[in-house]
This record gives sequence, structure tokens and C-alpha cells, in this order.
Amino acid sequence: MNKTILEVTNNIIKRSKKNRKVYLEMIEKSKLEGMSRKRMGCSNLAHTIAPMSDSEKELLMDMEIPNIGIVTAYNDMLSAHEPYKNYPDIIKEELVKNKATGQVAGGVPSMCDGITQGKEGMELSLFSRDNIAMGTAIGLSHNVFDGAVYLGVCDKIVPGLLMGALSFGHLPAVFIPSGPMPSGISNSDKAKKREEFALGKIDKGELLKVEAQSYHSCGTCTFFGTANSNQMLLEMMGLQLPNGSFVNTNTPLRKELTKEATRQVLSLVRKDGFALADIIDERSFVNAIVGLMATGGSSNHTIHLIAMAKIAGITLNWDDFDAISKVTPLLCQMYPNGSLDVNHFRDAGGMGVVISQLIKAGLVHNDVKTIVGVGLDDFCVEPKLEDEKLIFTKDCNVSRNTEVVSSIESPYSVEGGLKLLTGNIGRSVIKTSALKEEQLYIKAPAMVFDTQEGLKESFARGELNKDFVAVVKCQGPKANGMPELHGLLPIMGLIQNQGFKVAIVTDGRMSGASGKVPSAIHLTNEAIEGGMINNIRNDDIICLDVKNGKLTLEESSEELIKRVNKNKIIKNNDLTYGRFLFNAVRENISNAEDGATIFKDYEEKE
Ligand SMILES: O=C(O)C(=O)C[C@H](O)[C@H](O)COP(=O)(O)O
Repeated sequence: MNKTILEVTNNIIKRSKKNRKVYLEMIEKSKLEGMSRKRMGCSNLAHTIAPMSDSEKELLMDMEIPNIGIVTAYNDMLSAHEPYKNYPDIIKEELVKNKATGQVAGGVPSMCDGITQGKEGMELSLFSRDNIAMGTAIGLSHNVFDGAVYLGVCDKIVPGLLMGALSFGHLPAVFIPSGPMPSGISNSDKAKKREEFALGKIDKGELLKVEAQSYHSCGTCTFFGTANSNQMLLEMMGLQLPNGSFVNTNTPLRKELTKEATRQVLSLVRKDGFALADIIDERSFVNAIVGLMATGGSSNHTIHLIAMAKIAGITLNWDDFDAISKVTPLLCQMYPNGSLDVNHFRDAGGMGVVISQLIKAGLVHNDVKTIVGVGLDDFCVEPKLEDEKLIFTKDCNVSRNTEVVSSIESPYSVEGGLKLLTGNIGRSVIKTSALKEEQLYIKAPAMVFDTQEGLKESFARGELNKDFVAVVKCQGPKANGMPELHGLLPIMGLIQNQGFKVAIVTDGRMSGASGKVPSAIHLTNEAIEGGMINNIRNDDIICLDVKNGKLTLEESSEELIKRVNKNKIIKNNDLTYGRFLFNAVRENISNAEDGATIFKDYEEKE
């Protein structure tokens, strides 16, 4: 086992001791109380079964029959979630076939960041994660379930579902994906057309046609953004069926996997198998971070993993991510890190190859519990249909296409996909997996903007044809919910392609689809908390030195002290489109390195 990985794991265990104890005691208490249905009054039980068919009623009146809760993030405006429409029926039918029952415990909201990108709605996006966690707990709080399945794919949804599920960690839990859409126009061609649009070379009608060839049907978007990074993480944590995440939506294999996932949760319930809290521990989070680094996954997970771990009483920080990244080679090249997508990744062997390579290098804990047993070896397989029967073929260890997934011996980079930056502006994170060597160092004057629109307007005025560092401030969780600033990428990409050296520094986020322009993101403290980013002025020199993990404002300390609290703090006072309802969230949310969450630690940190 790699020494650094062990050391990071031990640090996390030590740091989390007090919180972890409180969490595990809470779970143990629920476990000891046993099946909640048995403790219910007749009226409570009658309410539970009232909407069921007669045959289901008969089954559920038998207290030994498991009842599985389904928490669904279905809606039909997210391409990744539309396929969930029929899942509850498929799951319930499979349960009844196996002498058990199922009920939709609750629906949770699911936002599409592709729809809200650059718009007001994006200011609710990050907040929706904690809301989903609470919604999940509310659904499960009816307390009539012996296990649960979770239906969600996209960015904030899986983290929120897992956070809610962890609060019911005494129950066995299985996550069920819906799978990606088939590949349409390539993601790189789409990016090129966007740049042509930004230059006025094509009109909106033409761009829309291209976009609609990229986002063309049901299923998860094909790039390796936050949604597909979620899928990867769930496999690394052993919560989803082995190597099944990227099987296309609405295919016979997908349907069989859904049925198998249903049988799996049932088997965990019946055999008194692992509950969620037995599976998830410090090692599973370390494995998840290793997976994130090895695949070059979404920067959003430097926030979400911290928030998810917090619910399990586990305290992570960006030093853990950075230390893991330094020893984890980059094994994947999916868009935005390469030109191919998750469909190509799956065809090359997908997660089976990644996990097997990581096991070989001693980079993951292989003694972890999962929904299918003990050890990640079980995940080095491939699901297939043979005579309409689901099988998992063994030995999915070597890539069938080294343009998209490689090996430990010849990685795309010796280090992982994300890095911590420190310096006199604060702590921030940068995604490095999509950057070229010459983009790893930039020293240039700052151009400061309080809004994304400010930068776009400056571009339209022709002011940005030069080397510069775009400082986009007042975009942190407390200011406006920390929107993804992905909409700046076509402009910044264009300037970069013209040969200028550019970078972004922000207290906001980027999308999982971002990465081609060096971006120091999640900067803490954020501007409205009085962070140093608020004191940067136009033409200050900023040095971004990725290799050495440094982000520095080249001004003397005396000058910086003089500036403290001199700049006015810009707060977004436009609270239309539902944003008013989230005032309390903005007031109580923690900083990015603490998970940007309203949930507090169980105990004070040691
Ligand atoms: O992965 C994330 O974090 C996302 O937010 C996904 C969004 O759908 C992208 O921002 C869309 O990006 P494009 O491919 O540029 O259209």
C-alpha cells in the first residue's frame, strides 16, 4: 500500500475521531432499535399500506417481509433523470417477484447546471445539495423501510442523496444510475462552435443546432463533468454495481442492471449484510479522492466530498486532496481533459481498468466493504448480457483504448488532476488535468470584475486582447451561492487560443466541463467575508505557479495591510427567482474548504 495514502488515511482517522464517534453511536442506536415497522402502531401501519395493491398489502402486513424505500430525483427536464420515470415500477416489480415490497419514500429536487449556467438559477444550485440531503431524510423519516435505493445522477444530486442516506446509515443502501446518452457531436467541436459564436462568425440559430446535436436525447451528458464524476465516485466507494455506471440509458443491459441493483439491496437486507454506515468509512473517502485524481474528475468534488464526509463524521481538507494528488497518476483523458467521452471510456474497459490499475499500484484500500462484498477487486469486471442474462465478466484489467484510459506504467501525467494553491490571497484549488505545460505558470496584471457579466462586457469592448489574470470576485457561497462560472470559458479560451497568457482567480466555482483555462477557484476566504481577493486592484501583478502550488499577489505586505477593508464589498441584492428564500442559507453556509454547507460538525474538531 502506498505510504502517502496510508498516512493521509491515518491523519483523517485521527482528525475525525470525535465526530466519527458521535456519528457511529447515532447509527448504532438506530440499528439496535431494529426494524422500525415492528415498532409502529396499527394506524401508522395502515397509513403506510393504504396506497398499495391488495397483494402488496398482504405482503407488507407480514413484518418479516422487507420494504425498500426509493428516493428519486426524477424530473423530465434533466436528460439524465428523465429515464428514472419508470424505475420505481421496475424496482417494485422486481421486489414483489422476490417476495418484498417497495415504496417511493420521496422525491428530491434536481437542478440542471447546463440549463442554469450563467443565469440566476445557478445561484440556487449549490444550495440544492443540502436541500436534497434534507429531502432524502424527510422521505426516509416515515421509518417503514428496511433498506433504500437512491436514484440520482447529476451534480448536486448524488452528493445530496448520499448525505441524506448517511443520516440513515443503519439501512443498507444501493445507488442506481440511469446511464449516459449516446455520443452526439463531439464536445471539442461544440467548444469550437461556441468560440465562433463569441467572435460573431455564426449566429444563434446555427449555434443552437450544434448544441442540440450535443445534448440530443435522454441520459447523462457525455463529458466527464460533475455528474459522471459522481458515478465514478460511487463505484470507488462501492455503492453502485461494478462497472455499470456508464452503460447507456434505456438499453436492455441498463434495465437488467437496475433489477440486479434491486436484488442486491434486498440481499443485503435479508442476509443482514452491510448497511451504508458499515461500508462508508475514512478509507472509502480516500478511495474516492484517489479515483477523482486518477480520472481527472470535477473540481466540484473538492467541495462535495468534504460535505458528504462531514455527515459520516469524517473531516477532510484540501491538504488531503493535494497529498493524494501528488502520488496518484492521471489515468484518464475524457473531455474536458481529452477529446473522447464517457462512452469511449466505457468501451475501453472504464472503471474496471481504472480500479484494477489503482489496486496494482497499491493506491486504494482494497479491504473495504462494498454493496457486493469485501474488496474493490469485485469492481474489476464488466457487465454484459448473455442470452438475455446479466453476467459480470472478469479480468477487465487492461485498457482497450489508451487514448482514453491508460495504465499505471504509462499515465498521462505522474500526478493527479487537481492541486491545492496557497499564498497571500488565500487557499484555492486548480484543475490541472486539462492544462498544457505552458499554462502551468503565468504572471500577469489583474483585471478585476465583480460579476461574470462585467468580464463579458469588457471583452465586448475589446479590452481583453492581452495577457491578464481575470479576478472574478464576490462569487463565493455566502455572496451568491457560489455559481459555476463556466460561461466565461468560451471568451477566455478564445483569448488563450490567440496566444495570450490568461488565467482566472475566483472565489466562485467552475463546472466539471471546465478546465482548459488555468483557474484558481474556490478561493477562501471569499470576498464578502473580507478575503484578500476583495483587495486586489486592476494591474496588480498576480503570479500563478501551478507546479509549486502557489498563487501570489505581488504586492508588499504593508500595502496589502493598508488595503484591508478599504474596497467596498459588493453583495448581490437582486433576490428574484426564488433567491430570497435562501437568505438563511447564505448567512449560515460554511466556506468551500468546509464543504460550503449549512451542516455543522457533530463535535468541535480536535
Ligand atoms: O459538470 C458540471 O459541473 C456541469 O455543470 C455540467 C454542465 O452541464 C456543464 O456546465 C455544461 O457544459 P458544456 O459542456 O460546456 O455545455
